[in-house]
Amino acid sequence: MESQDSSKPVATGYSAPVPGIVPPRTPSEEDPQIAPSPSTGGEHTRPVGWSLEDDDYESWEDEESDKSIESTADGTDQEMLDVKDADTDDQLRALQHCVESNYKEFLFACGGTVPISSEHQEYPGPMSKGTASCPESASSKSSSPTSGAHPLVTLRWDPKDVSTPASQSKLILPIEETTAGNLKHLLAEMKPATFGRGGEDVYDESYRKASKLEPQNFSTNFCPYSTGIIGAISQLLLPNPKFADQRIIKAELYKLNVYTGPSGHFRSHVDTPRSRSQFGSLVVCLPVKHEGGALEVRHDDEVMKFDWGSTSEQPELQWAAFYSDCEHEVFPVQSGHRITLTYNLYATFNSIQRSFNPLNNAQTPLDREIEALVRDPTFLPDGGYVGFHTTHTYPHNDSEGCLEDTLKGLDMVIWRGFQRLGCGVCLRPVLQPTPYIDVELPFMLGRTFELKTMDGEVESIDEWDAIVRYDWGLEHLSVEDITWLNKPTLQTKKAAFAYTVYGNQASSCLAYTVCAIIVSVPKINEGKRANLETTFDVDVVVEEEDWEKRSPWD
Ligand SMILES: O=C(O)CCC(=O)C(=O)O
Ligand SMILES: [Fe+2]
Repeated sequence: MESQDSSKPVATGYSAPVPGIVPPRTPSEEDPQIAPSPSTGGEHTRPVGWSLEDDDYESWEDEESDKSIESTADGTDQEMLDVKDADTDDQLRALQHCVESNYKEFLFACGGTVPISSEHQEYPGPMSKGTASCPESASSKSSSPTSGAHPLVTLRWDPKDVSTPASQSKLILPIEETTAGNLKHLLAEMKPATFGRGGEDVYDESYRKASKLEPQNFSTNFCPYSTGIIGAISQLLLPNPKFADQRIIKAELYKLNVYTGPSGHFRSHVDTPRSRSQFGSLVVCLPVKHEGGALEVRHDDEVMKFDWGSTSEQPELQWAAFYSDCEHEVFPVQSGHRITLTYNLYATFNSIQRSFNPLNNAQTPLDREIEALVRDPTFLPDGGYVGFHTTHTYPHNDSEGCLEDTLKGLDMVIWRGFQRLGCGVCLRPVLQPTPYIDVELPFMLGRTFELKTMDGEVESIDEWDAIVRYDWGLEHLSVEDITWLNKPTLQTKKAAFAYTVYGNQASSCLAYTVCAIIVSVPKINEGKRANLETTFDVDVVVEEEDWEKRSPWD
């Protein structure tokens, strides 16, 4: 199918707006291409490009609904991409190459250390005053600046036997003589750590051998905000584009875990999303001697390893954070106790104060390539669709799709790169054929993110056909109507209904799905891309309560 066939959908320019499309704002005087959002407090404006709503396709819906799986089931998706490559111009090829060369440029995990001082003292944090609130450790009382080291770490827990003296339900780390004997009390209070397998919480030591305490049963003076860890993660894993609402991280304490030698471990899994806004996980290793137990995090064919077993002279807290859809595992602990605090990381917004990112991160080579392509009048002169297969999967539930505010790494750069130029952007699920069907099928684009087949395995083509056509709903656009910037690299274990096969918790209502970013490129009008000035719409004000809906804790 040719993308410029008149019966196919094309993105219309602003001169011929389609229903539901928000008109552009006038360009700012400072920068005619990139208009900043207003800085009025109390209200949030959303950056909007054009949205790809059903209305966009009404005229050809009938034709599409006749489309059967068989009509595209010839395994030519690969070929189609190659043919497109041959047809497209240099500018497109340059962007495709740039996208490819950027795959490895983006972090999917990061980590570091925080030194521990040998004294009990107040911790002023990495800056002279705490920059983020944290009830226990970021005290506002004045304290003399230290070298930036964390004070001795205290850990207290609820004993089952309420008559246990408080002095026996406490550890001071690195382990001090006064509390050393309490380690065995802690271990006695721990419960077996389960994990999610096929929708159920199970305890199976061959997959995970560890113990846990729930956050309501312990407390600590360690705070990931005041140590600067959350700030570092924010810069590395959740960077903000200029002029967008600034994403910030909410870290939620999840568990205290102990992996004990000689065999404590956790095999390969992804972290079960607790909310659509969860993007990452943080593990903090407390200063307790152990050997082995390295954490390995993988994304595509890249691997990052965090080995906290080797003992350093200087006591320290060691941490790692990663996108929680990345597979990871804890290798066996050989000896000692590997004691960790784990946190779920959510993307949320700074509701108290609007802040602007001073970084102009639209200056990367990739941004420039995107801009060159969109400005090229020979590229999709009548408008059309550009697609990008995301490099990560995203959580959704059975009624709401993935949140673009949680886009990771390269995915966010592509989204923002087109959106800031006035193109419409949307996230669509990519329906990958189930591995249980013996026939090779191409992938397809879905419209919604339903979880109808969470508990089943799709074994026949008829079943698959019924699910994607009637339950899920195929996107009106076919993959062949789209000029793709990359080929899909992500595979899910269970068709497109990528629920967590091995997770750290069972979940029946949230799943990760492979997505595609679909970009609607406006047509060329009088030599210029129509509506190119559109960047942020100032008329659409999203009320505070709409943001609340997105928060991870409702
Ligand atoms: O302890 C670690 O390094 C990772 C633990 C983990 O993957 C989990 O709790 O889900
Ligand atoms: Fe995990």
